[in-house]
Amino acid sequence: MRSALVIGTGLIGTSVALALAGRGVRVHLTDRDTDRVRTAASLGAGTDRPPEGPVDLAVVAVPPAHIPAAVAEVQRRGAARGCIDVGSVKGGPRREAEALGCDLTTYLGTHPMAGKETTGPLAAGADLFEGRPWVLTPTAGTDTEVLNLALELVALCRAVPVVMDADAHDRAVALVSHTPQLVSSLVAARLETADETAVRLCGQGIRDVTRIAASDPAMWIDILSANPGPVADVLAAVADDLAETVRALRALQSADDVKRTGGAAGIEDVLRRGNSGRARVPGKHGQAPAAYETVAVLIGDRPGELARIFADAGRAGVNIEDVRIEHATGQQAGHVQLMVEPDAAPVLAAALRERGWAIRQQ
Ligand SMILES: NC(=O)c1ccc[n+]([C@@H]2O[C@H](COP(=O)([O-])OP(=O)(O)OC[C@H]3O[C@@H](n4cnc5c(N)ncnc54)[C@H](O)[C@@H]3O)[C@@H](O)[C@H]2O)c1
Ligand SMILES: O=C(O)C(=O)C[C@]1(C(=O)O)C=C[C@@H](O)C=C1
Repeated sequence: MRSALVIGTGLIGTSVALALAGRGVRVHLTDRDTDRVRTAASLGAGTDRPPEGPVDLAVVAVPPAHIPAAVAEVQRRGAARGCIDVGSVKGGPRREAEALGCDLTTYLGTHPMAGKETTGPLAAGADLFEGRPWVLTPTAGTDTEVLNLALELVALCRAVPVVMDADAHDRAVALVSHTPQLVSSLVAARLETADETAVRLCGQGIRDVTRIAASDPAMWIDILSANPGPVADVLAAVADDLAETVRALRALQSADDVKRTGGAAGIEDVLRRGNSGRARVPGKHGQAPAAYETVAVLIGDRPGELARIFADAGRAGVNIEDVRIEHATGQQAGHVQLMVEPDAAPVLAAALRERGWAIRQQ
């Protein structure tokens, strides 16, 4: 691919553009908000000048409700040989594009399974998609050249292509993305009016569960409006489990031994099912989840601390597989949790202790 046109220079569009521009593709940028185009261009994502002729591939990276019209506009102007979108929902936008008279042979719906809770070009990064699944939804009628261009784009973004039917994709993301977003928001919403004394105790558990509750409501209203049925089906099943869990907890409050035993069994059931579900979540780069060991190190809240600890781990010859930071409430310090292969954990802990780091016993 020699040239591309990215329409919508927010988080996803700018990340795609950065990856393509970094690998030698000439990228043209456009957005209805010209400030965002200027920001993306200044980050090195491409040029704000329009292409002189048709580009190889147009990438529509606007909210789902605007995708069909944007695809129709690309085709009406003859702006590209092929056109893909990167929206989080695939069935509805495709049907709307068809209703608008779009040529479905040169348009292909796609979805990178990577993102962030923050939007806009400043949150973008060329490495956002590395090792992540990127869904493509071709049909028998999809032009082979356009499918190949889309596959090339996925490869340039170092993502992993996954071919799926559009409606099957929408049911899958209802389960693995859209319902988790709502459940995260529902848990975080309990904090809205909670007492400050409770909120001060927030630890890593609630931070993990509520990270995506910081997402942009406007974007998510758009996504959920395009996939309401499948999400409602999954959430209804969650609601059934919640009702059972509440019943089990009430039974645990009972003075009756038999009821308490039943309550404990109900809670154990949900926790064990959670363990099995969690064990199925793929690990880094889509591999099976790895059993890493954590080395927790106390760091000061000062510039350069993380760089120093990573450099010391590198000197010890240890590869850090994953990392998390746990901030200590009200203190200028926190714990950085370095996840490493089990064999490497004692080596890393010893090397870091030797260099003066305080290691927390797990
Ligand atoms: N945020 C994520 O985690 C994520 C992940 C994968 C896919 N997606 C999908 O990617 C798309 C973009 O999401 P984002 O997170 O980059 O959002 P964003 O808000 O960061 O960017 C969207 C951009 O589109 C522009 N825009 C809106 N309507 C337009 C139009 N009609 N013409 C031109 N520009 C227009 C906006 O000005 C904005 O700059 C959405 O379809 C979303 O469903 C998002
Ligand atoms: O990790 C995040 O913050 C995301 O929001 C990413 C996420 C997801 O649910 O996995 C969100 C929506 C997108 O359509 C794709 C990716």
